Amino acid sequence: MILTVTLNTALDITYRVRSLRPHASHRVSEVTERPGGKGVNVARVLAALGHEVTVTGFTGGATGRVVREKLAAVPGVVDALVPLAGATRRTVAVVDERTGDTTQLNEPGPMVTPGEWSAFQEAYGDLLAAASAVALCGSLPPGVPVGAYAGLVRTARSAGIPVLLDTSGEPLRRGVAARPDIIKPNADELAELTGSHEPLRATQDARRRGAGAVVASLGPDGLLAATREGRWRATPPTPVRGNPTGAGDAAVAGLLSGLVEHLPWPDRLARATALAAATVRAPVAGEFDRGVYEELLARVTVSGEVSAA
Ligand SMILES: O=P(O)(O)OC[C@H]1O[C@](O)(CO)[C@@H](O)[C@H]1O
Repeated sequence: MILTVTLNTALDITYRVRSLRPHASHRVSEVTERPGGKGVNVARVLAALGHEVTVTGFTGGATGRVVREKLAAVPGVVDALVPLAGATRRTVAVVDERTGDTTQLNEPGPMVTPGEWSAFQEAYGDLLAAASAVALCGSLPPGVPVGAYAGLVRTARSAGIPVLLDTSGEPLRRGVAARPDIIKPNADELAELTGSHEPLRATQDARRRGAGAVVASLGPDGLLAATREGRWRATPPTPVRGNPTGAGDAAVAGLLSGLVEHLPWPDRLARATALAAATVRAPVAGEFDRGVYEELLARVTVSGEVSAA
């Protein structure tokens, strides 16, 4: 199975409003609640692609119970979440129906005690024994050490399991130094990591810092990848409009599924780009329509070069 780790799970709430304006009171026309946090979204897409997937991380309190109930209703996803005394956070995405723009509000998450962190690390070690690949996704909740992902990357690597890291800031910087197989930063996260706002240079710099492969998500411009085997750019067929929430997570699912299926890099990148674009197109954040995905996949362009080395 593929293992996804979400230390800061969330109940993702999406509000639709006619027009979002600061200082104004709004009537919400529609509310959607889904189990979330980046690794949970990755797992949902992997399961939809037909992969066996297990989710771990922390959940607790009343919101945690809702997350687990909703997760139990997702076919193909096994719940191996570790209980927490604190309550799982909520994230709120407000969609402006007039412009289609989304405003995201992410709570920091509950405090994790040293005992809970040790319990998680033990569970993670056990789960790795049955994993073909692992994704470490999202922010760290308070109390979890900033070097947590670096430690989890090292544990996976010593178990011989390929590991993808998708986080930001200092946890990403330290995690990269532990040499994950793949990282998937967005343009801002990559610039923060490397100090360079030039994506081509920044992806190469991030590889020098320790990442085996760097796949940068560039929003509507698709993906830019620097790997041991070569460098590629994958572009969706037409500028895709819609709600980008969860698009990066869909791209991670595409990369991971391609990795365990031993697809060549251009095919992995095409799949990841089409999944991300299909997610943006879907009316509900983080979901995608299979037909739209397949139609986009046939029209994604991947250009690049294979390294001589
Ligand atoms: O852990 P964070 O970086 O705060 O990201 C979590 C959030 O991002 C999303 O996964 C979208 O990528 C939401 O589902 C929401 O839970």
